[in-house]
Amino acid sequence: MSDERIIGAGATREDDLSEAKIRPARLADYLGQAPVREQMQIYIEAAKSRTEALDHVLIFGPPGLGKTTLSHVIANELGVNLRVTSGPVIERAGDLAALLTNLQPHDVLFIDEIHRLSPVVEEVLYPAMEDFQIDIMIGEGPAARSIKLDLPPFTLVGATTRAGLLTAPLRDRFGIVQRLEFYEVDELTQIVRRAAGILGIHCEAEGASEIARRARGTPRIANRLLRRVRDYAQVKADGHISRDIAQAALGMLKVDAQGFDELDRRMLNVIIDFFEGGPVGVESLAAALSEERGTLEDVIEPYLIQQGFLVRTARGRMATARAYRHLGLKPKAPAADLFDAGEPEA
Ligand SMILES: Nc1ncnc2c1ncn2[C@@H]1O[C@H](COP(=O)(O)OP(=O)(O)OP(=O)(O)O)[C@@H](O)[C@H]1O
Ligand SMILES: [Mg+2]
Repeated sequence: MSDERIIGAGATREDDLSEAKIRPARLADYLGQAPVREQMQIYIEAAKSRTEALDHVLIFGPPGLGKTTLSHVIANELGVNLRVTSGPVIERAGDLAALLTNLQPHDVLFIDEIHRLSPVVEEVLYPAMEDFQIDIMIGEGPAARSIKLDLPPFTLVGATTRAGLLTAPLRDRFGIVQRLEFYEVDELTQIVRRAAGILGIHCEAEGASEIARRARGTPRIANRLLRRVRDYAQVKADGHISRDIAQAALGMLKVDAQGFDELDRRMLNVIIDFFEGGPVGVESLAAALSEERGTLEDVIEPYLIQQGFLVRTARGRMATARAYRHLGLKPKAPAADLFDAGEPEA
């Protein structure tokens, strides 16, 4: 399924192992995302000069765009410890209390997949974020009483793939909200060249941009394609990544010039063949593709939409004229190109 895709945006075990080396640690190495970088630089500098904890930060964006990386960068730039956890891991209120009471002043607590916190745990988080206090229960039964504990001032960094999944009270408690966007090809080219440098891979500028073009705007995918192209270059050539080598390797991986793989092409084909170009509801589409609705919404569709191959209308998904052309088909008469603003992002 989607995790096995060479261009899947989710992290594989191999990604995790090799990313430890290439994951940027400082803002200066966090390439692209210019508005995010500029703002964070100011907020971090201001917090440091006031010797205060940085305001809580919510980072959202599709998988592999650099949410976890940014949380590391923030802690490094602040010069504080980073504690890492994730929504589903914190099962009980006590787990969160233990994490919070062990923080040093100004530390960063990173909660990944923060939309998956249980409601009880979320309740504990509100006063912690707002007043640096938690209420904990001591004892049981009629003798139970709650006591207030002061916490050191800290920064909560929360990450989620979709901001719409967060409850409003939680979202409102973040003073800084950053949305990560898909990267431009020249930004990804820089990212590939930087990673190649760290990994000791000889990669020409044109080879790097060929990889970047097919990486779906996503650094994690760019780095993964780089590793596969390196394998190819090592076996089929002298290890040197030129444009020709990159193209040949990516062709072998069945990643096309748009960065689409079989699954993307299948999705577009299904919309066009089975549903006459749409509109088709997401459930019917998921069923026809034997994929889960969530996979479709979070993994496959965002990039197709961002690239203008698919539109989301009130009545469902539609293939655009661009999608027809990409598959070598003749676009359907006008309706297919009608751009509908679509539903606001969930
Ligand atoms: N701005 C960037 N500059 C350079 N490399 C980056 C940048 N952002 C991400 N990367 C690279 O991409 C990899 C994946 O990023 P990261 O793990 O931060 O994504 P994520 O948004 O947390 O994904 P997920 O939603 O799956 O948790 C990192 O290990 C890093 O090597
Ligand atoms: Mg992450």
